[in-house]
Amino acid sequence: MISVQEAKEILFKHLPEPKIITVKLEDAVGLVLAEDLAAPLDVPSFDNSAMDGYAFSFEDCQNRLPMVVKYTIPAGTVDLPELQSGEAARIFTGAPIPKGCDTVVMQELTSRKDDFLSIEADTVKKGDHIRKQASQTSMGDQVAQVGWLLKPAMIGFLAGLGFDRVSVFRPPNVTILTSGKELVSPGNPLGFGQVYESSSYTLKAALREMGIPVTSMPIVEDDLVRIQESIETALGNSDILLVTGGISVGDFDFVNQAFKNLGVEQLFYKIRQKPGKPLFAGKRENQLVFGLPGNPGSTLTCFYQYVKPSILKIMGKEAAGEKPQLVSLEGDFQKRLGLTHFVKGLVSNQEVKVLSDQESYKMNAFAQSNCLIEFEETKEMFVKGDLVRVHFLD
Ligand SMILES: Nc1nc2c(c(=O)[nH]1)N[C@H]1C(S)=C(S)[C@@H](COP(=O)(O)OP(=O)(O)OC[C@H]3O[C@@H](n4cnc5c(N)ncnc54)[C@H](O)[C@@H]3O)O[C@H]1N2
Ligand code: MOO
Repeated sequence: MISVQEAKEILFKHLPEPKIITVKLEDAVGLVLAEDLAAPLDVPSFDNSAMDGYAFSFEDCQNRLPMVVKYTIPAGTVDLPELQSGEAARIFTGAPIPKGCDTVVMQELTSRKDDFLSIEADTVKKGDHIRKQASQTSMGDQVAQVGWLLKPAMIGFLAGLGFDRVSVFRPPNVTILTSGKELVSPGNPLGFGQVYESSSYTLKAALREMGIPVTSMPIVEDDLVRIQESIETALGNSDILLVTGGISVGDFDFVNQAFKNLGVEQLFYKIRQKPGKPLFAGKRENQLVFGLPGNPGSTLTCFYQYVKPSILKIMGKEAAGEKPQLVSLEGDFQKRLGLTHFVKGLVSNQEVKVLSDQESYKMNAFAQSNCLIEFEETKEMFVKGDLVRVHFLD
């Protein structure tokens, strides 16, 4: 068996190559840019008014009051007049500044009688309320770089520069295959000896939260031929396959054998960790395959520790990967030497508490937790106040 650290090193060394696609800008939120972008134009692309008011020459306002309001210039005006000395133009926010004007006054600071405009000259400074061409961005400026996460403000910024498509790292397609004769989908009656299938719900939810396209296969019973057929079908159209259950050593655990028969190259099988000891990771060509241990708590722990960071890396979200934080432990905790323990915890008031009900068949503590605490392999006893590694789940 290998350590958590070794497993992660092996896995991250064998991740499929990221794929680059071009998407509509409106579909790019949450994705990572795969290209550097330079501004194709100045923004603003013309001098324009920041206020509803009047445009004029500052010098006239000092010497030639009242001025004559000769033109009206709404936003979107194309044919602009050229103002002569003593003339002003009614202008609105976003409208281009006509020739002969260098200043805008907001209408609240003016008085108007017929076409004559009066301004208190000392309320105005030269250049007021003019948004100059290129005052945000100049043509040719580098505005975004490979690796940047496209958040809503960045999407709007790029739209404002005229981009309608961008190149991004493609999110991998993930397929979930649940195995186990005892499993019944929620919504159906439960017979004796049966359990509701919950892990596909957990995994699908976690993947959807990440914006990953997910397909769920029908539950497959514990039969080598059936499992093999289902895995083969699932591999047909996925970049990452998650099989849950059937990966341990029981007489009805066929997933490992099925992987072998289908030519999946094993990266590792079994890790010195609890829960999730029988985790399997493998590759077939450019596809990544996980055999997630069936206990629902193990499945989700392995997802958070191994699958999610892999997906983030494939999507170019390197920086968003694994970053545990050190938090003070609220009480003592004892564990077995020789295994890393991932423990459901709750961080509040700068402390982390170990929740009860840690067994991997239970989901009640997981449902209440906001983090996994990683207690290292080489230590047995942790005491109140120790700084421990916390992986937040949000
Ligand atoms: N002799 C040994 N037995 C077991 C070992 C071991 O090392 N030696 N490891 C144990 C550990 S740890 C785990 S974890 C489990 C993993 O077993 P499998 O991956 O083969 O999973 P199953 O046997 O199919 O199921 C385990 C358990 O989880 C329930 N389950 C499975 N899938 C789902 C699902 N989609 N939704 C809800 N519940 C699910 C299933 O009913 C079983 O109760 O092996 C231990 N045994
Ligand atoms: O490791 Mo198993 O995942 O303990 O239940």
